[in-house]
Amino acid sequence: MAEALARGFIAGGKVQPGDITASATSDPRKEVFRGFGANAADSNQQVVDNSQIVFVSVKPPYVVQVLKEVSSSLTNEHIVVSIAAGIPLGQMQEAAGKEVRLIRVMPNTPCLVGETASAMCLGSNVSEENAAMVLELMSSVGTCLKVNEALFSGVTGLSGSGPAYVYLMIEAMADGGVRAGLPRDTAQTLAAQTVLGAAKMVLETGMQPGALKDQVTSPAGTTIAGVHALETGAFRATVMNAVLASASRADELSK
Ligand SMILES: NC(=O)C1=CN([C@@H]2O[C@H](COP(=O)(O)OP(=O)(O)OC[C@H]3O[C@@H](n4cnc5c(N)ncnc54)[C@H](OP(=O)(O)O)[C@@H]3O)[C@@H](O)[C@H]2O)C=CC1
Ligand SMILES: O=C(O)[C@@H]1CCC=N1
Repeated sequence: MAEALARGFIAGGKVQPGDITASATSDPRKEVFRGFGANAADSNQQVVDNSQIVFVSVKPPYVVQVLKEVSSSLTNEHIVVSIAAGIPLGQMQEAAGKEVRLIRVMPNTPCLVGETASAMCLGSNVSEENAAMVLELMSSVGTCLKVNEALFSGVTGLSGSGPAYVYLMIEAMADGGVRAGLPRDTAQTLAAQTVLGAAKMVLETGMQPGALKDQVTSPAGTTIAGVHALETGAFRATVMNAVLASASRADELSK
């Protein structure tokens, strides 16, 4: 995720590769960052020393440990942005052991192509200027909405994990196309472009998805036959359950 963000920020024109310093536990991972012109640090300490905005992008169980490790080097000039699922601002503040400017962001991997759906919430020490800076950065790689922290597990279940659900959908649609005789590459292109086009229709027309669905669905036509097959498999309930299962898992991670 850190790599996707860094590459996205560079492609979005907000930062130069050399502005970024990254750490990791393994040399191959550091090499990935060096590969696109970012700096690789020997320690997390060095990341903090080199940066104004520090993205904590480790797995949730390591967030507290990493914050404790760098706490003594964090100053009032730093903005610490955690992208970890499930770890609340309060837990991070406690780990830092002092007042730190903390922001939680839940991005998703399409930031790599400038199309992230992300959300952010602010810690109590964050100024409007700090928030604007991070919002500008996140907006350079897609959409970023400010939400209350209480909604963060829901955001994680929906847009944080959501690309995986959509990839399953694209894969399944393409498989259906292949089953119907289309070549794999044709099926995959048509499936992905259909998802992209439908998403743009929702965002750009502002219409309800149900109304847009009705536009495609002729009486006794082909689409309603497909929609009926999806509903026979409890499609919408299954997708809703996926969002809720991921949100519950995010809640569990905070304990
Ligand atoms: N993947 C996703 O789609 C999303 C992930 N997130 C959040 O992003 C965070 C990272 O997830 P993800 O990128 O998938 O996980 P990865 O395991 O791919 O990345 C975690 C990175 O942290 C590094 N790391 C581990 N321990 C330390 C440490 N002590 N100090 C410095 N670096 C360390 C690892 O280095 P090395 O590889 O060398 O071991 C690795 O590069 C998680 O908290 C997750 O909840 C949020 C939204 C979406
Ligand atoms: O699967 C995960 O835990 C991370 C958080 C959101 C997306 N990926």
